[in-house]
Amino acid sequence: MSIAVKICGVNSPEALAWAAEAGADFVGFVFFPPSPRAVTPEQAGAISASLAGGPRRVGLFVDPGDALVEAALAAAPLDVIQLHGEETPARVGEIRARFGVPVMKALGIATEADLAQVAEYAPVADRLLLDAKPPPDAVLPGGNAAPFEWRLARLAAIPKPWLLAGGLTPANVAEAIAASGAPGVDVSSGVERARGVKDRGLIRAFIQAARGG
Ligand SMILES: O=C(O)c1ccccc1NCC(=O)[C@H](O)[C@H](O)COP(=O)(O)O
Repeated sequence: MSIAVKICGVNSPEALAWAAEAGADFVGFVFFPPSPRAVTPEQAGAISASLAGGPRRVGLFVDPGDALVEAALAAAPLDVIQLHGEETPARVGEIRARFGVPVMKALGIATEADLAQVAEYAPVADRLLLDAKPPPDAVLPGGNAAPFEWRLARLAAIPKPWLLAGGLTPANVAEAIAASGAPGVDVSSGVERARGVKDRGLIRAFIQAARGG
């Protein structure tokens, strides 16, 4: 089975083209203004329209109000809504029902106890993303280039499609997949040449390494 790959924080037509040519399954648009990768709904719409087809478009939101999700969906076709904040299971279910778009819920993992979230969110989400829990003083709830202990993922029975994230790079992604058993991976910082700036060679190297070279 081919490993699914999501390139997150795509903020230019070039980055979208590089992800597509390298064979990414998903690209993420970050609708969170404090992020160095943030895009507006209009920018995401223009980037998305620069390439017909290609990777599925994921809109990443952090505790969004309905108006932001509505504006993003009006400007850019989104195949998946990623929720990366402190949304409750009820709110995840509400967003899924209201917008009729599959939802991926990000779960912050630092210890085995954090895996309890899998059972809470699996019934209301279409996909899960196991990401490193951000440090308490972090400005961003994700995209921090920080890994968690990958083997922890094997301790949870995850009944939905899921991606592993957090500090992945071309150099460590194969080991991360082997340790965690992940069927897919998500990366942002590890394919950037500077914070918020994607790199064509790193995207290609990451996807090759994830899929066994
Ligand atoms: O990437 C961001 O700037 C971001 C901001 C706010 C919430 C989530 C964010 N990224 C989430 C992702 O999907 C990242 O790919 C994931 O956290 C891994 O990031 P990294 O460790 O930088 O590869």
